[in-house]
Amino acid sequence: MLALDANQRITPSEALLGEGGFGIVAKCRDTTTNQAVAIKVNKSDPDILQQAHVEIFILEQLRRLDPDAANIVQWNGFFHDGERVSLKFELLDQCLWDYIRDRNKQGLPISEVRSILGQLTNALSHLGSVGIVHADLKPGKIMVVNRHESPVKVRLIDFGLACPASAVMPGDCVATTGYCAPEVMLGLPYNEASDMWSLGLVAVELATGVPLYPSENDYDYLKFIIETQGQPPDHVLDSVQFKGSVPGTGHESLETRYIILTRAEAGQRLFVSLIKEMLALDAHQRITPSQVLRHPFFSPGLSNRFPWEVAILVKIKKKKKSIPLFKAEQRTPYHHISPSIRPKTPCLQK
Ligand SMILES: Nc1ncnc2c1ncn2[C@@H]1O[C@H](COP(=O)(O)OP(=O)(O)OP(=O)(O)O)[C@@H](O)[C@H]1O
Repeated sequence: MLALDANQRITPSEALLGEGGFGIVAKCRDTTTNQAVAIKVNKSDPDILQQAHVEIFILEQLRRLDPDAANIVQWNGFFHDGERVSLKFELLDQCLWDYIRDRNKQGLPISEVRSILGQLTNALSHLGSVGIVHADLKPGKIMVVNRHESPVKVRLIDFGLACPASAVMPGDCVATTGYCAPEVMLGLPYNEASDMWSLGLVAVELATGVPLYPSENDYDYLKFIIETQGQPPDHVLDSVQFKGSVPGTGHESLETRYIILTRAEAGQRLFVSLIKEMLALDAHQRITPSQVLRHPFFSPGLSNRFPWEVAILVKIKKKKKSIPLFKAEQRTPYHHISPSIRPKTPCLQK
C-alpha cells in the first residue's frame, strides 16, 4: 500500500483499486490517521478538472447527510497534486458486479436482495431529501463495505455525473447505456425518478445474476425495453425533441430477455410486482423511494414465510432476424417505433 504523505502526495502504482474515465482510484495510507483510504486521482485534463469540481460541489451538498445512515460513501475532502485534483474517500471492499460475480452469477437469495435493495432505496430517499440525482446508478457504482459481514452493507459511490434535480440539463445524457432511464435517453427533462429506474435494473441483476437489458448501444437498449415493456406512452413520445442521430442500426442484438419465475412463490411474485413499478416507462408513474419501502416485498417475515432459495431466472429468447424500430414515413425518430413489436404479453409479469 502507498503512503499519502504530509504534503498529500501519492504515486499511482500497484495499489490501483479502479480506473475510470476521470482517472484512477488508488489505495493509500493516510499517515496522519494511519488509516487505509481510497484516493480518486483525476486526470489533469481541463475538462476533467472542471468535472472534478462539479463532483466536489455535489459532495459538499451531501455533507448534510450522515454517510452511514444514508448508504453513501464517506468523503473526506480533496487536495491538489500539481495539476491534478484528488478526492479522499473511505476505503470500501468491492463493487456489486464483483460481489454478484463471486456468487457465480446465480442471483442472491431473497434475504440479501431485500437487504441490499432496502439500503439502496434508503440512499435514493436521502439523495432526494437534498435534491440530488445520481444519474449513473449501476452495480459498478455501488460498493460493498465488507463482503464478509452479514448482512452486507452497501454504499453508493461516484457522484461525477450527479446534479441537483433543479439543474438537470435534458439531452445531456452521458449515463451508462443499459441502466439509464428512457426519459434520459430520449433527451427529456428528468429528476430523481430516473435513479429509481436504474435501481429497478440493479434489483433484477441482484436477483438473477445477469443484466435485464445487456446492451452496448442505445438502439439495442431501447429495443430491449420496447420488446419487454411496450413503447413509452404517447404523451412521453410527443414531448421528445430528439436532435441527435437515430441510434445506430446494424449491430442489433437478436435477443430478448424475459424474467421467468421457476416456482411462483409469493416472494418472487411480490418482487416482480415491485420491479414493474420501478421500471414504469412514464417517470410520473414510477414508484418513489418511500413507496418502495412500504411495498409488501419489504413486509417483515416475508422471507420466513416464503423462503426463496431458488433465484429468479432470466430466459433469453433468440430471434432469427432483427426488427426495425423506426418507420421512415413517421415524424420523429422515436415516433417510428413500430407498434408491431409491442409484446403480446409484457415480460415483467408472470
Ligand atoms: N471508496 C472506494 N473504495 C474502494 N474502491 C473504490 C472506491 N471508490 C472507487 N473505487 C474503485 O474505483 C473504480 C472507479 O471509481 P469511480 O467510479 O469513482 O471512478 P470514475 O473515474 O468516475 O469511473 P467511470 O469512468 O467508470 O465513471 C470503482 O469502480 C471501484 O472499483
